[in-house]
Amino acid sequence: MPNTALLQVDRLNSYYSIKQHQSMQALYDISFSMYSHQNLGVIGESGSGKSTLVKSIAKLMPSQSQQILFNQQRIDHLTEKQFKPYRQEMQLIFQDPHSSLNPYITIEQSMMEPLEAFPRRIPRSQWKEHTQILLEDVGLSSSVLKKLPMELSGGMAQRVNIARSLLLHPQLILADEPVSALDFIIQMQIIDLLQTLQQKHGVSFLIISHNMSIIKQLCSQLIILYKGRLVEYGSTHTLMNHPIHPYTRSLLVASHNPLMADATNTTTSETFTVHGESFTFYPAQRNQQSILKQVAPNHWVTLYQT
Ligand SMILES: Nc1ncnc2c1ncn2[C@@H]1O[C@H](COP(=O)(O)OP(=O)(O)OP(=O)(O)O)[C@@H](O)[C@H]1O
Repeated sequence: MPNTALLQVDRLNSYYSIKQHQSMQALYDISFSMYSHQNLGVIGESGSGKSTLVKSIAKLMPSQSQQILFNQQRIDHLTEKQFKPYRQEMQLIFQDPHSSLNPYITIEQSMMEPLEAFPRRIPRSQWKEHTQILLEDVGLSSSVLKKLPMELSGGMAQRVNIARSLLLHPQLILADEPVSALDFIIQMQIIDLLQTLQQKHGVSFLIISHNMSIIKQLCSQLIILYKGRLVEYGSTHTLMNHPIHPYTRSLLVASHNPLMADATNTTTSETFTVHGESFTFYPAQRNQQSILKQVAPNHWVTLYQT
């Protein structure tokens, strides 16, 4: 594994204001690193904090952390203005392909928006050619440029979003359920496309998904979130084949057998052993004190001391 992280998140805590003077904590002490040319998957049930994680990293919501480093530069304490240069390096793709595109402007106008926001990133004389090459890369002809988003299928609109996310040569793309709104066949095509684009453009993806097989295909590293906590993190292969945390194990059971989807809704505590030491997982408690412990070279697990 390379030594310097593309993204390093240390003890990230995120909150939503729910009423005046009242907030709800959505993420607790999340720590992880991801490296260039590597994809990181984030998996967890609904409400576990996956989207909050992406929004917090991209500074779309306020959060607190010990530090967040992007290419070894601290980005957590930056103002919106100071953070602007990093927005070109860190692009977002969302679940609903059409909601990311302004319905009233053509695809060409949508594609120009990022270039106009960062006009010095790509020489203006190359904008047209650059856009056309990227559309080709995602399997679209330049005839889509004159269309409105409503004239495109979900798969085509998501291809436009992917091309758009690559316009500024970002290093990191944060993709929040990028294929879950699409039909199965289109999902497979988009996943293949992401793989090809990663190789061609050298970009890294942080991908949120409910789907283990998508993560398995695309991501070498994996984070498992549960109720706002990172419960297990490390190599996808290790987590899928030798999970330690009871929640990871129940998630894997549920992913292999849809009839066992309730397996992740456990409310009883469970004791498990790491290197001969006994720990208990309390599924019902959000505020349980815990530590993230490294159990192998590329494997961390959140432990609750019994
Ligand atoms: N705008 C908001 N205001 C208040 N609470 C919120 C808001 N958005 C999310 N939450 C809460 O924060 C927690 C984490 O939500 P988040 O959307 O990050 O989960 P998720 O894992 O992405 O879920 P899903 O898979 O359903 O998208 C949940 O308890 C959710 O109810």
